[in-house]
Amino acid sequence: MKILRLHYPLAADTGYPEKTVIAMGFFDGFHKGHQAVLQRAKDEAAQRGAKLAVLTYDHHPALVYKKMTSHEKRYLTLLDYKLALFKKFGVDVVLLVNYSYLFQSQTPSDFVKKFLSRFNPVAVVAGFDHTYGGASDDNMANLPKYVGDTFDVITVPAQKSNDQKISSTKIRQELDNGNIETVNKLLGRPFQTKGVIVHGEERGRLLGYPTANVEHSEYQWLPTIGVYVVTVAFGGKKYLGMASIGKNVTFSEDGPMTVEINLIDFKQNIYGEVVRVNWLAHVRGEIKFQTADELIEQLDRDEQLTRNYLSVHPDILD
Ligand SMILES: Cc1cc2nc3c(=O)[nH]c(=O)nc-3n(C[C@H](O)[C@H](O)[C@H](O)COP(=O)(O)O)c2cc1C
Ligand SMILES: Nc1ncnc2c1ncn2[C@@H]1O[C@H](COP(=O)(O)OP(=O)(O)O)[C@@H](O)[C@H]1O
Repeated sequence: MKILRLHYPLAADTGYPEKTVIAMGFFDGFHKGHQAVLQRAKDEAAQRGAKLAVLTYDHHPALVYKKMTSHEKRYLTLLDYKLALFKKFGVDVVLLVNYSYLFQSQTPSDFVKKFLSRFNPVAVVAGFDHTYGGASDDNMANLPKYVGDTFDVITVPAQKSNDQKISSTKIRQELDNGNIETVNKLLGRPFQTKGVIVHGEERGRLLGYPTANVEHSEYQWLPTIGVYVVTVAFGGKKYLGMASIGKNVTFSEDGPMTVEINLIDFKQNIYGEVVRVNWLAHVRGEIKFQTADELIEQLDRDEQLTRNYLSVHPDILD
């Protein structure tokens, strides 16, 4: 998969020589709605003997038009994971635009003539509500006016789940509500994050439940505080685990939020490993226990539940 990093206005020699079908969108989450857009583009590309291209952006377009909070600035899928998902899907070329005020401000006519046309589209494909800039007429319904008969404009209707549009916003809300099973249904795969194992307070081993503390990017959207069944992948292997996102309220009044994972039937030093966590099921909220022993009893029950989850879903370690 080729990645073209683009800055607007495009340099004179920027372009792509082969015929393309271009799927357009920010695609944060790469959920089932996004996948429907890419699937349509993939089918069109195959029929027309064209390359499958994706036009996407390096950061949230909203950065350009508002002051975003640090909560809003996070992503469901960080860029390197999103690119890996595109590659797995069979994308040939990614048009990765540095989303800037100048890009956002281009007229629809310039978007067609000075941008899209450089990449040889035979068709562009996007969701029904896609907009690429800030103008009021920069939507899919208006695009054919500016395209004429140079290429086709294909709009994919809303993909729904329980009569509701599948959207990145909906998935963020479900993560904030602890509904990881719903999230995974809307994604069509487990919600995945990546981090490095760092040192914690070295308390876990005293409880009989050592925990690998996963440090994530500050830009990663995480599930809400609570306990989850997870799998953790590193070094070409996958392990079963129980994860706690929280402030360790049993031991501290106002500690930092950490992601800690006890790996089941595992005993190795894994500080410094870069791991991928698949978030599979919500077990419970975080509890402030009166004693460490009560926490340990709860951890015993969490472990049992986690083992049961694996016996019902043996394919999670594939
Ligand atoms: C599955 C799991 C569930 C947990 N649940 C709670 C909890 O309900 N309340 C709490 O205060 N800490 C909870 N913890 C966090 C422990 O307090 C924490 O792992 C321990 O303090 C070790 O921290 P350390 O890695 O910094 O040594 C949980 C940890 C795990 C792995
Ligand atoms: N079953 C296990 N699950 C997670 N980490 C384990 C396990 N067994 C050993 N470890 C190791 O022990 C460390 C966690 O021990 P812990 O006492 O919780 O210390 P820390 O507070 O530094 O995380 C992990 O980072 C890992 O290197």
